[in-house]
Amino acid sequence: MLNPRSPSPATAAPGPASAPAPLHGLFITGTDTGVGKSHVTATLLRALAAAGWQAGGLKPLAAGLPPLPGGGHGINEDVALLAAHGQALRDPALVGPCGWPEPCAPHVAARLVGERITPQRVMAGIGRAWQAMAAGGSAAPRALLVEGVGGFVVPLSDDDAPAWDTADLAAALGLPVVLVVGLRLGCLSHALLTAEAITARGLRLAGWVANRPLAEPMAHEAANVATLGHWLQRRFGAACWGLLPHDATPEAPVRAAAAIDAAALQAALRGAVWSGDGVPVAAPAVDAAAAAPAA
Ligand SMILES: Nc1ncnc2c1ncn2[C@@H]1O[C@H](COP(=O)(O)OP(=O)(O)OP(=O)(O)O)[C@@H](O)[C@H]1O
Ligand SMILES: C[C@H](N)[C@H](N)CCCCCC(=O)O
Ligand SMILES: [Mg+2]
Repeated sequence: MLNPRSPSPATAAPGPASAPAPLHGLFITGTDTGVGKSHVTATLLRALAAAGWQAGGLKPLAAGLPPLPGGGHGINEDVALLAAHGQALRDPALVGPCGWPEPCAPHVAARLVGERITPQRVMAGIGRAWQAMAAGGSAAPRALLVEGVGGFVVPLSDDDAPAWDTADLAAALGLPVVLVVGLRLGCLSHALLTAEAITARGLRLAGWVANRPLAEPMAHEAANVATLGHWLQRRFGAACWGLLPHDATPEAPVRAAAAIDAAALQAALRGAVWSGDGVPVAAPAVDAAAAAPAA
């Protein structure tokens, strides 16, 4: 059983100067892997910093660790990106608590090194990041942006010990969801299917961001974005928070932050207070009891 931590419906305005501000959160998903969830999350972190928030990024599950020349593995690139752009959470061990070397489906990557992905282990990692963010004494509003892995429903096991997926993880956190739409042919159906799945898990689609991961814009981009805007608003009440240009430079998230509707982003966060109920206090970094027997 995961630790449910539903956001309370509190108003969540920044508190008085003497009181630590509450922690707010959003879950970032995408229409697929490689559509720009990390790029957009980094951009949202920059947009929040520009608006006076203390913001950090979290990648609870990371598949793909670069091999180091001398042996061992380095930091996952999503984790490095979120740590670089999230001013309030810089330690890669907190930003990316669970990682596996192979860049593939996470439960496969875990199994390749004799591990299982258990809810206890993942929630413990999230709990450590939550505590690090919540412990800050600043009265500035604080936000933790949680990046999913792949699309919205990625299996985290392939048996019943336990049977769970990334949508279960999002549901357990109970945070409003932001959908990153990678602008390429096929994104209309992928976006609407994802929005349906988010709603089916009892979560709210807070907003969506159109992103151009490809150097060449998709054909009829404006018509596609307008169509998505219409359907996502009409069926899910979700507005587009911006269209991010293709920009492969390291400063892209800083530059692109201006393209984000900061008012909509902040409004979504203010309604998403992430209470500490159920956050594990001193959980192990590795759930050894759940490690799969070596094959
Ligand atoms: N707007 C953009 N301009 C230029 N490059 C981009 C843009 N968005 C994404 N990319 C690039 O596309 C690739 C995939 O983006 P990103 O890693 O953010 O995807 P993702 O959805 O987070 O993938 P994953 O499922 O692996 O987490 C990366 O190399 C990234 O730098
Ligand atoms: C390795 C890659 N970049 C992602 N981190 C993992 C994507 C998993 C996708 C699983 C799937 O839906 O097939
Ligand atoms: Mg990513």
